[in-house]
Amino acid sequence: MTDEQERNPAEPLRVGVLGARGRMGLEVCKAVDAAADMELVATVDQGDDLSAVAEAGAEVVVDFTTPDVVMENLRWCVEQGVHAVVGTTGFTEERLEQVRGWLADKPGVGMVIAPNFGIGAVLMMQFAARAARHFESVEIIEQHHPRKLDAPSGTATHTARQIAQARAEAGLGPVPDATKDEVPGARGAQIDGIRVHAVRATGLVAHQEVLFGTTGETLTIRHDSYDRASFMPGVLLAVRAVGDRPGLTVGLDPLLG
Ligand SMILES: NC(=O)C1=CN([C@@H]2O[C@H](COP(=O)(O)OP(=O)(O)OC[C@H]3O[C@@H](n4cnc5c(N)ncnc54)[C@H](O)[C@@H]3O)[C@@H](O)[C@H]2O)C=CC1
Ligand SMILES: O=C(O)C1=N[C@H](C(=O)O)C[C@H](O)C1
Repeated sequence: MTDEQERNPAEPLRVGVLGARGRMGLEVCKAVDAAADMELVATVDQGDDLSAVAEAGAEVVVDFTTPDVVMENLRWCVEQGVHAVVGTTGFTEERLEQVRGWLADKPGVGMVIAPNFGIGAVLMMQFAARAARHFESVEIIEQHHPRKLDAPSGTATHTARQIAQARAEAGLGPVPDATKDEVPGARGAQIDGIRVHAVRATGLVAHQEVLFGTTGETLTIRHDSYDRASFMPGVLLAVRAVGDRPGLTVGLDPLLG
């Protein structure tokens, strides 16, 4: 179905999944299958032809692939007039601008790109941004399963940017730190001046702590995803909403109300 065609709200939403044989893709296929108002019409993984999505008449595509291939997938979706819900990481401001450019040529097509679809994770990021102006020190520790391809996580990157923005708006200077980094990496990476540490261990799924400090006290804000099912309410929310949100939506925040 193209964006010019009216959809019948009584019909289930036709959904295609990219990265369908991956850890998240498998979970999304299960969740879409179980949703009474959706129909899983196409599943695509590496080596499969994207045209299966168009042939199946998918209205919304969900992409959980890899940072290397996601831009190609999204350009194709926009060209085809298919809405997209994207969990894949690797979205720099440059990439987001590129996507906005494609969408500008296709009014009516919507895309939701979210670094984390876990409702608790979204709240953790909001709480961290809110706390940021009140604390001199802050560091982010993200923890994931060892098969994760990227570091730091998209969630940690997004959190760091939000904290940096809140600190700048509050007129806070750099986070104090007199330590000499004698072994490179010992103090983690820096994103917009915020230290981020990435831990990888078997048994973990997706976890993040934001540690704030000021005189005589610390505050730790922590979120844990113990199961990939935790991302599914957010993914389904975005699938239902994306058709009514032309253009690019970054993050799940505006959909949560
Ligand atoms: N936003 C969120 O809430 C979450 C985001 N993620 C992100 O989602 C992405 C996927 O994560 P996982 O499922 O754990 O990885 P995964 O490695 O298990 O799955 C990726 C899948 O994409 C497939 N793939 C590769 N190239 C493809 C192509 N051109 N077309 C279609 N499929 C292709 C792979 O064969 C694989 O099956 C990562 O970037 C991860 O960080 C993961 C969990 C939650
Ligand atoms: O790869 C993962 O697993 C996850 N990726 C996302 C990220 O990089 O933030 C979301 C969540 O942390 C799980």
